[in-house]
Amino acid sequence: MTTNQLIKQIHKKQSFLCIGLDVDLNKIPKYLLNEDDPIFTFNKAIIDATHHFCVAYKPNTAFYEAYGIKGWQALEKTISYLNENHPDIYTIADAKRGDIGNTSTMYAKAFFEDLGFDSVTVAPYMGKDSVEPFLAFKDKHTILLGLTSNQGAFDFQTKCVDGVELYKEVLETSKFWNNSENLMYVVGATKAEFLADIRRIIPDSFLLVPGVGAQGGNLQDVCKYGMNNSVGLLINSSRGIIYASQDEDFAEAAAKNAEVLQLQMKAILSRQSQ
Ligand SMILES: O=c1ccn([C@@H]2O[C@H](COP(=O)(O)O)[C@@H](O)[C@H]2O)c(=O)[nH]1
Repeated sequence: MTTNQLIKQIHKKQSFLCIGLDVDLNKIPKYLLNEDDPIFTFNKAIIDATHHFCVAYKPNTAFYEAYGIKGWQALEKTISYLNENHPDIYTIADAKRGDIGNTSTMYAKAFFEDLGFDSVTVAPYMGKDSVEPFLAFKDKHTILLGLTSNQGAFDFQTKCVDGVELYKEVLETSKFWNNSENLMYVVGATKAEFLADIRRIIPDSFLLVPGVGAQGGNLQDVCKYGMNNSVGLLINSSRGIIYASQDEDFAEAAAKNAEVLQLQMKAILSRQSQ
């Protein structure tokens, strides 16, 4: 999906919500464990109940890799289900990859060509030649870790190197890489106070913002400082939506929590357009 198509969907659905499909078999309703493929059954029910309220889904691949071949098959079935039934939904493989060039090309092929995701998250610290192989794919996005939502972001990302915070150096430098129009950036919702500075460096880029919900990030603060003229935000919530209930009503409960966020987004969008 192109950036313009994503922006169109945001306005059509009045939502910039991304739902994280981080499936933990210890947290899904127990009766689903009797199914052939409990992960896919859970995801399908969540997608069927919530797709009206969001524009994107983000499976974090760790939650699939942890279950070996069965987990990977469930990931494949989930992305195929989305691509076949909801081609208007944007998909993110949260895999945080990146390696020497030829290896990055293989990662990019795996997520863009074999699985058919619209985007993949990539760590920037191996530099330009580790990221450009992802950027070479037309109409696919590479979502570079900018300033992450966790406490450990302060260990390195905010440290100064030659007088510039490392995360700012990542944002600034990556703008000049080949095909940088295919870049988006991860910025944690828990780091809303950094967003004004971030927007000065990358005013037009889309930001994937995890950390609303379970991690305590605030939607209003993120929008106040992070929104641009094209909205420019995909706000992710995973546990706060998919584990709203661990009973038989899990999908309806997830839909309710997704709708709460979507209605807040709709109100923010209508204020923005006034
Ligand atoms: O800085 C980051 C980068 C990625 N994530 C991922 O987003 C989701 C957040 O899940 P919640 O349950 O809504 O907290 C998860 O997959 C993380 O690995 C992040 O949180 N922060």
